[in-house]
Amino acid sequence: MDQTGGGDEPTPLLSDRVLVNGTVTAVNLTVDGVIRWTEGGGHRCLAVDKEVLGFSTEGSRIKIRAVVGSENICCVGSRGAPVRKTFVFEPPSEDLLRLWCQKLQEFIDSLDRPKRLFIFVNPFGGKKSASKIFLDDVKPLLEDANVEYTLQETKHQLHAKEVAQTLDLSKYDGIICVSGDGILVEVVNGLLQREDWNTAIKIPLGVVPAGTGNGMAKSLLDSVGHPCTAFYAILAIIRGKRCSLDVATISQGETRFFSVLTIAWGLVADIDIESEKYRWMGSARLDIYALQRILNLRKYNGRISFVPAPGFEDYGEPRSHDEPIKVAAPAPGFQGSYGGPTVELENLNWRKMDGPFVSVWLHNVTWGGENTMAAPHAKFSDGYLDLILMRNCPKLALLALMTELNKGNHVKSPHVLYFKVKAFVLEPGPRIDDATKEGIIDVDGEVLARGKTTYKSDQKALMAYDKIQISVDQGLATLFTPI
Ligand SMILES: Nc1ncnc2c1ncn2[C@@H]1O[C@H](COP(=O)(O)OP(=O)(O)OP(=O)(O)O)[C@@H](O)[C@H]1O
Repeated sequence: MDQTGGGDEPTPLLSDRVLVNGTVTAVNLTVDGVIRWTEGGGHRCLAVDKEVLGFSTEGSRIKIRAVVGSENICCVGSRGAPVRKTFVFEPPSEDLLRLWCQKLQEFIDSLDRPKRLFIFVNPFGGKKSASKIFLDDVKPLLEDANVEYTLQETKHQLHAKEVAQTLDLSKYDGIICVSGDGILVEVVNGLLQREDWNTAIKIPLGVVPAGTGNGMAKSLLDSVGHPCTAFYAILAIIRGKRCSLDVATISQGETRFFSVLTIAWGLVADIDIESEKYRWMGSARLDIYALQRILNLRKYNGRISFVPAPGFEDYGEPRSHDEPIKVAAPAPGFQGSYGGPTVELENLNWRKMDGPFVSVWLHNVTWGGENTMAAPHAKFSDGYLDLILMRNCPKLALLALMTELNKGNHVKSPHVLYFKVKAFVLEPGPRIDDATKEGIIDVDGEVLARGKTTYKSDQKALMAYDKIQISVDQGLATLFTPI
């Protein structure tokens, strides 16, 4: 074995003459985890952290399973859609085979990648394709990476929440949702309603887009310029990088709900929830119903109060000290589990705005769905929610704004206020044209509260159409991220 390094090249851990795809050539594994060799007259390399998923031995050969750019098969950073590829190396002796395996394994282990995952698949989410996505895109890569997993198909609404509440987390390095955002939100709520919520919520969570609303997967993948596909999502999970995620606690009396994406009241909530009656139209339902809602624009009375982030203190007007903000103690069911961030809300710099409002929209991450860049400046763990607020807007301008949603340009409109808040109180009122008609509060794509005469107002919701308080816990949860 040759151990010489040259010039500025990183120090080799191993350097041998190895049979690669049928030709004997010099192969190096350097301390930075790059395998380099020459093949067909060209220099080739494989970065273990970015490209190698796993390896196995077969007789005297090592099969390295990787994902590499399609145009320039084995160069780090090569362009083109990535493809799975196996590289076959045959060291000249059994001892060297063992040594190569040992060094490769040591490098992969140093990356702290997940080895055992718990995976939810929602067979009824989105276009009902999650099971196929799992089999076609997720399973092969997990096998390439030697990741063990336990699969759980969700059988009913809130099933994922129930499982997350009781799962033995010591057996897993992460929980993955092959679904839309709904299952992820259930998992977060389940974890935070455990007695050991403090450690449970730190388990890394991953999302593989397979629903109608894939806002979290899109936000993560778009942050590095990757398309929102199951392939890129599971690749990021296997590579095992983590980031923190803010969690918002929504409180009403003793009731709590934990949100990681979005809270909407007014136009956006009405479009999101009421358009369900046009589900048969497919994804066009949102655009068609949005048009209908804009042409018959509703405005709601109400009040919002908020604690602005630094730099946004001029928005709204001061809230007087004789209207203090108080948070009730969590319900007995929450005793021992998470009840929300421990901040003294009373002592913060509260400001307020009175309605009427067209739309009140809070966002934790950039994308609300694959085509909706709701909050272009949102950060996963800045400790704030982005508020996108519209009090009034001519209908034509609003129609034009809707076409800007996929680029995030709506926040530049003079009709939109866009700023960050640390805490928020919503006091929703009735429509200005008819005080007997109220609205919907939509949290992460589900109805949190329904007012009188709204769509499906006979169905029960978690909270009443009344005052709700929202506060943000910075970086409480953890996500697998491609960054
Ligand atoms: N077996 C099931 N039958 C019916 N509903 C289910 C089942 N499993 C999960 N659900 C519910 O499906 C909802 C949607 O889940 P998911 O996150 O996959 O997709 P989504 O994009 O949020 O929503 P959708 O695609 O339904 O519009 C969740 O609220 C979940 O409780």
